[in-house]
Amino acid sequence: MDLSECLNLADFEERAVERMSKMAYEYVASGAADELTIRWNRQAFDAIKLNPTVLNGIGQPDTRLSLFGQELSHPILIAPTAYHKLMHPEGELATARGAGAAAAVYVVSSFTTTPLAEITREATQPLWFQLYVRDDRELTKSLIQEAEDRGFRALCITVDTAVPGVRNRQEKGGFRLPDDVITHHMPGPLDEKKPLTWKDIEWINSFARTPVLLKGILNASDAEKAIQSGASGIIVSNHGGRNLDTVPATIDALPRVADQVNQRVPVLMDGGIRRGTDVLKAIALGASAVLVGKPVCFGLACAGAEGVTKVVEILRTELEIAMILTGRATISGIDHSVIWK
Ligand SMILES: Cc1cc2nc3c(=O)[nH]c(=O)nc-3n(C[C@H](O)[C@H](O)[C@H](O)COP(=O)(O)O)c2cc1C
Ligand SMILES: CCCCC(=O)C(=O)O
Repeated sequence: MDLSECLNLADFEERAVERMSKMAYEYVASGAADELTIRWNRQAFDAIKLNPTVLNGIGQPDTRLSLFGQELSHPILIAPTAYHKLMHPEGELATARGAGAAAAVYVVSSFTTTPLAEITREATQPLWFQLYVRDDRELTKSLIQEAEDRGFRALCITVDTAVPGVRNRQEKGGFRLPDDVITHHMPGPLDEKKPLTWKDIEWINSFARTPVLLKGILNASDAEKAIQSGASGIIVSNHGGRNLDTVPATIDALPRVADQVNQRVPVLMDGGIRRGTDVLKAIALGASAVLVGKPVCFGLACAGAEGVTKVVEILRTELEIAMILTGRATISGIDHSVIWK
């Protein structure tokens, strides 16, 4: 399709609806239960106002940052999302190519429908791996080791999905994986009998060779436990509103977590990032970087790798404009004072 029609992230969703099967669209777009949290993720960003700075002399802002010793060109990461072959026939290979062209870290889902070996061959930017811990802990351990051996540079353990949420809309959409869409590294859907606990996090930390982040933390007390159990980083996330409905917007939870963590480890966030100003707000409120989920899926559905690239590039350009207009030359210069109080 003609990508010049897509000027912002909402344009991608509008066009993706027409290109995806109803089943796939409903899977991506839906949230848990009454979808209150998914709505709040957006409303909370919209309610935050920015404080501009005029005549500040900033021409081209510098979006680079260093995270876990990795040099990134910008703070916009691709969130782990499952089943990319539902969205585009080239699946995760297109996502990896698109991420490469946009200089973005791509966090590959455990539910990838392309083997890790093929994704690493296609990637030109760092890859991170998202882990679902399965009842079979030995399989889990060998999956972590495979990802490390293949050069994945960080491990994001998803901790907010002890059970998948009440996904009424997904079910009504008739969610079902076609027979030729295979999750090579996961033995079937999640239905774990042996719940993940803090002990498992300590166990993984005892042998992991890359930084371990916990994805799906929303409050200060869990953030403290994460640090105590050896996590190298925290991702404030409510799973894009897909798991427990009526938990708060992530941008509302972020400052409390950041306060508790007090710079001991990097805090990242995802949920509702749709504009460069959202990226700026998240960084101002304590995030080192952000991840983007649904818009990347829609970009992929619209135009494969090029769609993924354009989604990230739009956000990056919007972030640069927001930095200029708020007078921030660097990412580390984005502090609380960009928020209108
Ligand atoms: C279609 C879809 C699939 C997802 N699959 C996973 C997954 O496999 N593992 C995971 O940790 N999170 C998964 N997530 C959650 C995302 O990583 C992320 O937390 C969320 O999408 C961020 O919110 P946003 O979509 O508003 O950007 C998924 C989200 C979507 C929309
Ligand atoms: C329930 C796990 C499937 C992938 C996922 O995390 C999601 O659809 O949100």
